[in-house]
Amino acid sequence: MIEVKDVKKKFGRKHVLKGVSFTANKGEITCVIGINGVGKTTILNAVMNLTPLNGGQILIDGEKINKHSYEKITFIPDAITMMPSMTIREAMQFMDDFYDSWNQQRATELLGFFKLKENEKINNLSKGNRAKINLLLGLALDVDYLLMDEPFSGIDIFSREQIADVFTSHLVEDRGVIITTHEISDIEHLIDKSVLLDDGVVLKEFNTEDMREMEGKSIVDVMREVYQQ
Ligand SMILES: Nc1ncnc2c1ncn2[C@@H]1O[C@H](COP(=O)(O)OP(=O)(O)OP(=O)(O)O)[C@@H](O)[C@H]1O
Repeated sequence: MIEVKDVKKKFGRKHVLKGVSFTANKGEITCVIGINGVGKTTILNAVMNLTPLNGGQILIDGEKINKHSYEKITFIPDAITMMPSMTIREAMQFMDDFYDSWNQQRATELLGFFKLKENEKINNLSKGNRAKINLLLGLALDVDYLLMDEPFSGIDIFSREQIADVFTSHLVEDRGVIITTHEISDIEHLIDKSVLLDDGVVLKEFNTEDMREMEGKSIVDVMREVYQQ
């Protein structure tokens, strides 16, 4: 489990995170939801220990993040900034050389699933196909937790559906996934847990299915209630 506990982060005088707490479990997709600039990427950076905190702590399976944590967790940033000048094959080779946890079989499976060719240069791919490569490079690592920043942003409906299919397939299985979004409607069915963020705090954290079953509300219904107060 990833535990985000009372995390505070300032940039200069700006308090971006004012005490954010939530948990993300293995085997679930947790979605951090909020408008542009609310601090979603900052939270993912904090989980990865890529930005110093001004308070609070983050635990991964009960331990403070340390150099061994990177064997358990991967961050897939938004729009491909990784390895643009490489071909897909070179990028996969790079990952294989760099990470012990690289799973070539899964990478090949994903490549086939997305109908992409190894000799294509990442720079020349469309935005949607770059997003798929991002996903491939992350999912082919045998890690327990995967963080993805806006994996569906700017992606056409067909690519979205393909990416969504991967999330619900054996390729994700029992991993813990945290994704961020400011636009939930098309991906609502994928989300196990929602974390609604506003003005530096979590306004509400809930299990999506429980909410649907017990209160008859979708994530969008809850967002309307919470954000319009
Ligand atoms: N390195 C930095 N230096 C100064 N301010 C920063 C830095 N990184 C982020 N910020 C500010 O922190 C706030 C939160 O940024 P963040 O990127 O986490 O938001 P976000 O919710 O991911 O936004 P978006 O949906 O647009 O991706 C923004 O106001 C941003 O300008």
